[in-house]
Amino acid sequence: MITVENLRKAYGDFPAVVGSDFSVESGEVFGIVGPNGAGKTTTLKMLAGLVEPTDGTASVLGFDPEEPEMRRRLGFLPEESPLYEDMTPRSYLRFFADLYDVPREEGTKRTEAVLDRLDLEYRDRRLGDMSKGMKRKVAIARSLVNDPDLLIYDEPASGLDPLTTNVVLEFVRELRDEGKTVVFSAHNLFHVESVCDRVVIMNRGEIIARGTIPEIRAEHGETTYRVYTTVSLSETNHHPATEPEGDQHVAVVDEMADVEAIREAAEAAGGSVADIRTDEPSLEDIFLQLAREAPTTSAAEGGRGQS
Ligand SMILES: Nc1ncnc2c1ncn2[C@@H]1O[C@H](COP(=O)(O)OP(=O)(O)OP(=O)(O)O)[C@@H](O)[C@H]1O
Repeated sequence: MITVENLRKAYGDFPAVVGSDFSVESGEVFGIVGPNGAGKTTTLKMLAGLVEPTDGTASVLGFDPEEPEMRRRLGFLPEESPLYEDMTPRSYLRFFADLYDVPREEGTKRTEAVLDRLDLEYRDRRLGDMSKGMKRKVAIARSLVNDPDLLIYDEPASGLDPLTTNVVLEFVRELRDEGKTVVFSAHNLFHVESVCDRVVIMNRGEIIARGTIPEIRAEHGETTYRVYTTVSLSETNHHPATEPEGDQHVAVVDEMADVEAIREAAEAAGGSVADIRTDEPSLEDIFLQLAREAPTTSAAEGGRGQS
């Protein structure tokens, strides 16, 4: 569906995206995640044919992103989507359906169905008088008027209240379930973790991790064990000291061998292990760790990009 090879974008001397490689399969939800300035929007705009790469190639739906036919088959949701304030959701969506030559009846059926699914009331209210969440839903509906196979959404749920965020993320899942491919960016890792089949994590223009969430966890995240004992233990060469917690004691370790050492020590002290809990790192934990470890020789310092 999408293949990207060595994709680069420099704004003047500033390398915003530094040699990205990835592919997106048909029917998956693919997330591009990273902090502000990581290069997510620039990447998505290159895929949508709105920004010309400085180097490298992208193939989208089998086309070069510059080709008009690709755009006809794509639904793009920009990060900021100013709507015509004096229009209503219905008139606005009809206007876009007309632009795509969608027959009137089909266009109306399609947009009403999407607005139903997004729970959008007040379809004849002036857009200028609507909340941010309602406007976002209208913008999402607009991305679907041409019934595209591929949707590229830039921060679809950013800045929305939790309820609207859930509606939007649930909607993305439904799009995937009906066979569409969705690529979306987020800086809120929870959005990605709950919806995406695969992700790339970007930082300072570079991809610093990739894969399914479990793969990224297995490769970059360290599982830790919280071992609860009935007796207090002091530190040895084999395990750390326990800390009091409620009426028990707890030690946090990252190897099963340490868990075993604590069990033996607890039993030797006349106690036992009461519970062992596994702490899986969240994507957020992993991301912060990777960002700390990432070399700072690239986009941030203008190291490898080309104008
Ligand atoms: N038109 C432009 N001219 C110059 N620099 C730009 C331009 N667009 C983006 N940049 C810079 O390129 C870098 C990447 O920006 P981009 O918008 O792609 O990041 P992002 O990950 O989408 O961040 P955000 O979440 O803040 O939108 C940033 O440092 C940004 O300031």
